[in-house]
Amino acid sequence: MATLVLLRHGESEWNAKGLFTGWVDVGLSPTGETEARRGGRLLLDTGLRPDVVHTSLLTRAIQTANLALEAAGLLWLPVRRSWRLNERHYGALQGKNKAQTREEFGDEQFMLWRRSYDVPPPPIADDDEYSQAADPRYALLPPELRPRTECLKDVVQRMLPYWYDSIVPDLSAGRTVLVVAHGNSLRALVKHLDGISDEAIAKLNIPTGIPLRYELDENFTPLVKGGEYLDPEAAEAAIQAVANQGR
Ligand SMILES: O=C(O)[C@@H](CO)OP(=O)(O)O
Repeated sequence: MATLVLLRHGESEWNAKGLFTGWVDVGLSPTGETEARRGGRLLLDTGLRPDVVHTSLLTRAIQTANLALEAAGLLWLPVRRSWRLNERHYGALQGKNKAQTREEFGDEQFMLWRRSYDVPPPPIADDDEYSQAADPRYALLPPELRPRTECLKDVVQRMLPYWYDSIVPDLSAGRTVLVVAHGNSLRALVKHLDGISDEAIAKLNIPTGIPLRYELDENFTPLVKGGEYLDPEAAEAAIQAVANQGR
């Protein structure tokens, strides 16, 4: 049996403003910092002690991991980072207001872009102010791997190699693993773990800053489908808030 803990970063500055974020590297809002510390305290109070941490390359996930680990007295833990855990690249929607986008394009198109499994938003232009074409953290990535937009299916495809090559070996070695990532990269991982269909995943939302614990069997299948949030009541309210964004 292995223990996996998933943590979505705390509220970001752009979550607070209602903007599509994707790969744009915004920091945590003051609320997000508080959420991250609460996430760390929940780990401590539950007696859950990760042995290793994996984060994306984005500041909001890195800050969340640092604040949570500090609150749990675990800043010394080894941490590995990968672009494969990044948020879904939101293409030309990056930097756009969610409510305005919904008004301009209608509910159906808005939900297709936001939650359909295989419809990506239009690609972002390299000279767009919110493009990552010149971002040095991706400079060594082969050009064909650097997205200009992604749907959730694309995220599953680029996230799974990291799951199999980096996270599963840690779990196999008996380590409790903490993954600090993003709404849509974690939806991709949960879809894989729980075997959620392409249709049903549209309804799944992940709240910010609340650890989600999975106990996995020897095939890395969850013993409890959906895992268990360390604060289920807070998670329920926050999940609704994510679902209602743009309304
Ligand atoms: O803007 C984003 O990058 C994501 C996560 O904050 O938003 P959504 O929940 O709409 O996919």
